[in-house]
Amino acid sequence: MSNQRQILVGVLGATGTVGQRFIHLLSSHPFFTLHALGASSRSAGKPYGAAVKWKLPFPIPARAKALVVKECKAEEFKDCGVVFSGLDAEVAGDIESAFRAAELAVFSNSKNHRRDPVVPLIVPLVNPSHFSIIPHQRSIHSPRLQTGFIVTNANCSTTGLVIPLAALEAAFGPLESVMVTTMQAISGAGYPGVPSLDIFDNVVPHIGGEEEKMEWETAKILGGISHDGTAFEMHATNPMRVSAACNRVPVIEGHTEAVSVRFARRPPPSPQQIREALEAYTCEAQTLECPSAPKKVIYVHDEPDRPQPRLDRDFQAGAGVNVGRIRECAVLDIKFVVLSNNVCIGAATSSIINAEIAVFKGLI
Ligand SMILES: NC(=O)C1=CN([C@@H]2O[C@H](COP(=O)(O)OP(=O)(O)OC[C@H]3O[C@@H](n4cnc5c(N)ncnc54)[C@H](OP(=O)(O)O)[C@@H]3O)[C@@H](O)[C@H]2O)C=CC1
Ligand SMILES: N[C@@H](CC(=O)OP(=O)(O)O)C(=O)O
Repeated sequence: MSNQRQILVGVLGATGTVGQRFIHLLSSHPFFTLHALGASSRSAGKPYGAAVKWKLPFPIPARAKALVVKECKAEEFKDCGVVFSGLDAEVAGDIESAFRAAELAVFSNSKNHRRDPVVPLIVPLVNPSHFSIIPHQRSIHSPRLQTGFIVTNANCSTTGLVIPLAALEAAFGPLESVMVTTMQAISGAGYPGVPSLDIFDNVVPHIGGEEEKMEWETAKILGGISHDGTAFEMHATNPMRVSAACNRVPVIEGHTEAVSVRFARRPPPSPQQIREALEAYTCEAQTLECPSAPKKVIYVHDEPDRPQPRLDRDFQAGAGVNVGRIRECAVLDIKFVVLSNNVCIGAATSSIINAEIAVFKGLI
């Protein structure tokens, strides 16, 4: 890795919640060098330090502070080998398409392209094999130089869910049913997000579109890709049924999910076997020695009252997931709790690991 060439990177939506996390993480990256920042016309033309309402408990990195924020136009980012996007979904779709058409490699956090049949939806600790669709995507959308593409990462709640599900399927075969109830942090709604008078002393049992995203995205991520690398195959155990119930809770960062699963295989694995499989799970991002991959993908807690967002969301800089309370379920087979950092592995960290994988696979 020490021989890895430096790659200039841009961040779209650099002033937002996810954008700020990108700036922080990229400021100390071993081979991605912050080069260009983009946001709305409200911010464009100002030095980043003046445009951003910085909300992280670290200083604004010096390199970013002085960069002048640009409009999100591809020509402003033409020197970037990688462009990360934390754009508002209202505008992300068209801007990201324009960047790809300009032959740029885009790693997006937004929902807009996740269902596109030639765009991979990659949770880097789960399905980097889906990168093999990129030559096909390039043949359609980047025919001139074959350098442009879009890779998306998942909805933050989907990300926390699919990591343990992938570990369980790898060890015990297909899952038949998944029931998940989320307790999602306020930061998931961006800044300024949910009004304080709506969320203090309260739980809001609705997050628009979130349940549908969790149910659909899980099947794409845990599915496969055709042998010729031109189509995704949705997960199809009968098919696997996923039911999500999503709630906003007064936590600043870290999505907690109560998960119950039923396996196709009978008899199902025991809680102890589940614990061992989750602990043992490793992934390709680790084998490739991606610098932002967690040392441990899934940390299993044995204390009866963990994981908790305030205590566990920053473990491994928020790059892995925490699981606890593994036990039998009287309705399905097994139930457990998962906690993932929605802004890190749920967003910016996933994009960065995806880009590291793309570099190591020779796609950039
Ligand atoms: N927050 C989270 O935990 C997660 C968020 N996501 C997704 O990531 C994306 C960003 O989310 P988040 O950071 O929370 O959102 P924020 O609302 O905090 O930030 C949005 C960003 O988009 C920019 N923007 C808004 N309008 C325009 C425009 N017309 N042209 C160019 N830039 C514009 C804003 O710039 P300006 O400051 O100039 O207005 C800002 O930089 C969203 O698609 C979201 O769904 C995904 C997973 C988790
Ligand atoms: N909707 C998520 C965050 C998010 O932005 O999701 P998506 O990228 O799928 O729109 C939350 O509120 O916690």
